[in-house]
Amino acid sequence: MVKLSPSILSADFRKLEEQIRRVDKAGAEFIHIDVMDGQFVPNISFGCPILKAVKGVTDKVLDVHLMIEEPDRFIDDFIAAGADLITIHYEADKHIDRTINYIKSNGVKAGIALNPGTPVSVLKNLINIVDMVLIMSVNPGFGGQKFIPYTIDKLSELKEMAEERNKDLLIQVDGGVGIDNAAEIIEAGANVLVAGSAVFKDDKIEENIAAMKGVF
Ligand SMILES: O=C(CO)[C@H](O)[C@H](O)COP(=O)(O)O
Ligand SMILES: [Fe+2]
Repeated sequence: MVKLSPSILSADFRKLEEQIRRVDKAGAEFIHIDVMDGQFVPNISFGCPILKAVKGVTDKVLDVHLMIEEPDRFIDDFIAAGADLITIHYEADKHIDRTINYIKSNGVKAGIALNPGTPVSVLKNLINIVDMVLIMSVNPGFGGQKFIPYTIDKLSELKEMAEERNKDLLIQVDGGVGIDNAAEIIEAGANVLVAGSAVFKDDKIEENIAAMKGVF
């Protein structure tokens, strides 16, 4: 079954609680939390205090996408704040095996994210130790960017690798996802779709989620 993970990066922060409740009620399975440090990506978003606040209003899976350098420094903090699934970037951690195992040893699900330019082949020895792989379909740092078409091939390649080595793998895609390309993305292999602007657009959260789920 395909899951939807609305990214609160595109939410209206003046009414974050209301918008989280609406996303929850409209049937999103995960809530995607984009953490940016101004180092790994050229933007700063938010951190643990927002995660804690979101945890207080929903029981949905809190899907934390860490776009930060040396994420191992902050794993304890994000676990304490309520993360259910923590995804770190392959490009940001010299000791990714250690950090992934550390996350899992705390009973939290772990994922690896790949920037568009990082090949799927780097996962050869990691795919069977993670719960999720996130294929970035834009260069990370900002919401509202255009989907990069060649990342479709990366999804197919990852799906093939997962069929051999990790049948339960969650395959997440993030960046520029909307009703126009969701079908093709799912067909290629994704089973968790992140969507920011497509969900929060025009404050029509219910209609936008229904339209997206209509494609699944
Ligand atoms: O990780 C991200 C950006 O780095 C966001 O999750 C992503 O861009 C979602 O926004 P949109 O659906 O508007 O592209
Ligand atoms: Fe993200």
